[in-house]
Amino acid sequence: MLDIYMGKDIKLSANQLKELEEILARLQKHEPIQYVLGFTEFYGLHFHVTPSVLIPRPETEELVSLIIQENLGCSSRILDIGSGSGCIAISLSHYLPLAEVHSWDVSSEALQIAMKNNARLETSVLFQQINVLEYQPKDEKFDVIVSNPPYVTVSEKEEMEANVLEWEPHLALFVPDEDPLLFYRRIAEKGLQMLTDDGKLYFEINQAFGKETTHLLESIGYREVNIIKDLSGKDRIVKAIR
Ligand SMILES: C[S@@+](CC[C@H](N)C(=O)[O-])C[C@H]1O[C@@H](n2cnc3c(N)ncnc32)[C@H](O)[C@@H]1O
Repeated sequence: MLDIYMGKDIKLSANQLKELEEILARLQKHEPIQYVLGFTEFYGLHFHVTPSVLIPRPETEELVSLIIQENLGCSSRILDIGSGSGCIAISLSHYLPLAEVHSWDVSSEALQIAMKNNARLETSVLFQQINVLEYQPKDEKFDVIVSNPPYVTVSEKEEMEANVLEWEPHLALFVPDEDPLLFYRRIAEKGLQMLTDDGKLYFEINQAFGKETTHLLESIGYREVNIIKDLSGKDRIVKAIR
């Protein structure tokens, strides 16, 4: 570091120079630094990420933090819907070692990354390829269901930066304008069958739909429905009890 401050030349080999040029070319095309590095940090853990998975966001760390605080020491069965990199499920498995954590995603590419992270971080999440929109609940019950589903409406595309729009998987991001609560409704309806009595439902939400999501859950029959704001003061989490 001192050499840089003192203006001394750093000699790079031909290979290092080539590597540096390739990295710069990727960054110039707005590729997120996390994909270039192949890693990101989430809740104190290192996650491998590629353009097949959403880059985990700090708001999602707040969701994970809440679930950990409220379920410490419990041997709960937890289901995470929409695995992505596995950040939610793997963090819960790591910090709630007594819990049995399941996680579903429709994308086989995302699941490959999530399973790699599960092996690297030595957690024991049970991943499955399931399309939650088509899933018919069976007999199995969960104490906690958590989901950070796709929640950006197509019309919000215009406000998005190129690094997100051109690089992150659209399957992870977008819902139709005409049905922005699609995933919340389907998961909540199935949750009535899949959650134990007093089971907890946690959703990360689009800040624009806090009230609508609350009304939806109350109308389906959930109780103690609460909105929790994120650190920027935006409606970000909805929690409900079956
Ligand atoms: C917003 S990302 C969340 C990823 C990760 N949990 C996180 O917080 O970073 C939503 C995830 O839901 C998955 N997904 C989209 N449609 C789905 C469906 N019908 N059934 C199951 N998963 C789906 C996407 O592939 C994506 O990985």
